[in-house]
Amino acid sequence: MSQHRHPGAPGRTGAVPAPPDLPEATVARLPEYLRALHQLADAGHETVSSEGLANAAGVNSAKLRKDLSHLGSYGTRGVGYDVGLLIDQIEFVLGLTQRRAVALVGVGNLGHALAGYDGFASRGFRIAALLDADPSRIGEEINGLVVRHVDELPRVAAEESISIGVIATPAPAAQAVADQLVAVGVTSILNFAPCVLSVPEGVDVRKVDLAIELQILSFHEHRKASLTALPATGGTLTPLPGGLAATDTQEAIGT
Ligand SMILES: NC(=O)c1ccc[n+]([C@@H]2O[C@H](COP(=O)([O-])OP(=O)(O)OC[C@H]3O[C@@H](n4cnc5c(N)ncnc54)[C@H](O)[C@@H]3O)[C@@H](O)[C@H]2O)c1
Repeated sequence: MSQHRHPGAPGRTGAVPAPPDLPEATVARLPEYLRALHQLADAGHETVSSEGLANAAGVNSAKLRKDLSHLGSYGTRGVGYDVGLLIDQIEFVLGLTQRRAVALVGVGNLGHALAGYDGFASRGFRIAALLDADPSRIGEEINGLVVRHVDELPRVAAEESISIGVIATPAPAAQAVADQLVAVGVTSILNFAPCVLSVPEGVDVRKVDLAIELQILSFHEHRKASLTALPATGGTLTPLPGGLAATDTQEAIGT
């Protein structure tokens, strides 16, 4: 079956229809496909097989075909997917056909690194405002943008049509900052502070916490170490905190 543009995908003219509703796991993989497709396009590839794209994106090819079928994209037997067309389709579904303006609140160590990162621009985002509460940071210029006081958020949001807020403040300040972002109409927030935010319905929050990723890797390291130490036959008792015990052939956590 031929690959075709999703019925909702934008043509060059006419009204822009709504993108399809997709499983959250598919949405999370689409940016990986897009990154891989851009690399293929940069390398001069016009088509790619599902196996080739799956390898480049680091996923299983059956999953990739299923994900892309949600977009109405099936590839052409013996040819594969049209790289340029698939880029258009995924960018449409992810809402990347317009460059979104981002306000970054909290311009400390992490905020500086984020503000100086060029990768956002190449992936469809424009850091449009840098805001902080510390008077000593106001007026500093980073990557051509001047840090403004967070009290200016209402004016900045209106001037720049901010659609996404990034919070890089200490955790105790994060809820108040989220409330300020919501009050000026921001409905998508990326939170780097290690805390849970409470937001009204209709506001999407995504949290990034590298410490959690490290803790998950730590769990796997712990498991690998205990499996390497496994005796040839039978299982030894491994003491768990709280006086529990598990054989090391069992799950140490979650059984
Ligand atoms: N998600 C991750 O993987 C990750 C990694 C590193 C740091 N962090 C978190 O990111 C946050 C920032 O870390 P950092 O090292 O940059 O801290 P930092 O202290 O260097 O910077 C925080 C900045 O927030 C500003 N700020 C404080 N209250 C504010 C408010 N109400 N409005 C606006 N600005 C305000 C401060 O003036 C400061 O400039 C912390 O919550 C930290 O735990 C997360």
